[in-house]
Amino acid sequence: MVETAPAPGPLLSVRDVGKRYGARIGCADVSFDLWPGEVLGIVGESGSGKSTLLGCLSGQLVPDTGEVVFDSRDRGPVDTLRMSERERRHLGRTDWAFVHQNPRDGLRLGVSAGGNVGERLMANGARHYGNIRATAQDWLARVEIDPGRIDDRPRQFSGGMQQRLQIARNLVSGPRLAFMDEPTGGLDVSVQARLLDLLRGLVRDICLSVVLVTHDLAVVRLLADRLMVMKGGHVIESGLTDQVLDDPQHAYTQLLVSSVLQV
Ligand SMILES: Nc1ncnc2c1ncn2[C@@H]1O[C@H](COP(=O)(O)OP(=O)(O)OP(=O)(O)O)[C@@H](O)[C@H]1O
Repeated sequence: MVETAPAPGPLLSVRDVGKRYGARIGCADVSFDLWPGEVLGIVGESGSGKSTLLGCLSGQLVPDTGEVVFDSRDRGPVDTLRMSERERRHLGRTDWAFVHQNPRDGLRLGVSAGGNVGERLMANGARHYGNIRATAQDWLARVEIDPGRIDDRPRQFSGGMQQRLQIARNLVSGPRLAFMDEPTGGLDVSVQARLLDLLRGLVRDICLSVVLVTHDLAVVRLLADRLMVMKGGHVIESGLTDQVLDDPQHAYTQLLVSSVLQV
């Protein structure tokens, strides 16, 4: 008899996640599976619950209800809401990455570019200075920063360069899942386009899964395989990105799409 390997399960499995702020709904009844290498976009107007959901998924907020199971490299599926702070920190520097909208929230401003990238390698046990520096240089080049600027501080970089440095710092250790909160927000349009192209290439190269929050439909069109549309804390429509954007079913999604087309 030929033995076949078990089919891989979802990387992230989210069931009935909900969070309230007093009487106000942050997000409610959110369920989805995220598969290895898949990019899931979460869109919706301001206050629709995107950041609350991202916080609940990434361990920055504690949801009131639900379950978030992540298929970790070390231990297989783990319930991330019930793990210890220490275990969550370990995930945060190995399997997970978080790209903030403002690169200053995700970088150490007092440390050189090379230090910012190398730090995550050292947190994972790398000790050989020459190797760490060579890997940092390689990653600076991958995010289109001149490796000759390895000793510059983030403050000496432009906003777009800082964002690319934050991406290098996050991806250097080969995470499997990245949470991204408006990664191109706050940048001007031509810088955004280049960053999106770069991100798309990197995500494919390292088979990264991404949960991407944005209010920008052009960003999800380019990056996301699948889309969830949120309103009032609830997911009101989901599906393949092109399907949802080209043939929106919910009146709110239709409005969202048509308001962009009119711009
Ligand atoms: N710390 C908080 N305390 C009280 N209410 C909050 C808090 N954070 C969010 N909310 C409320 O929860 C709801 C969802 O907010 P959330 O920030 O998740 O939306 P969002 O879609 O990320 O918005 P934006 O695009 O403006 O960041 C809103 O009604 C908001 O007022």
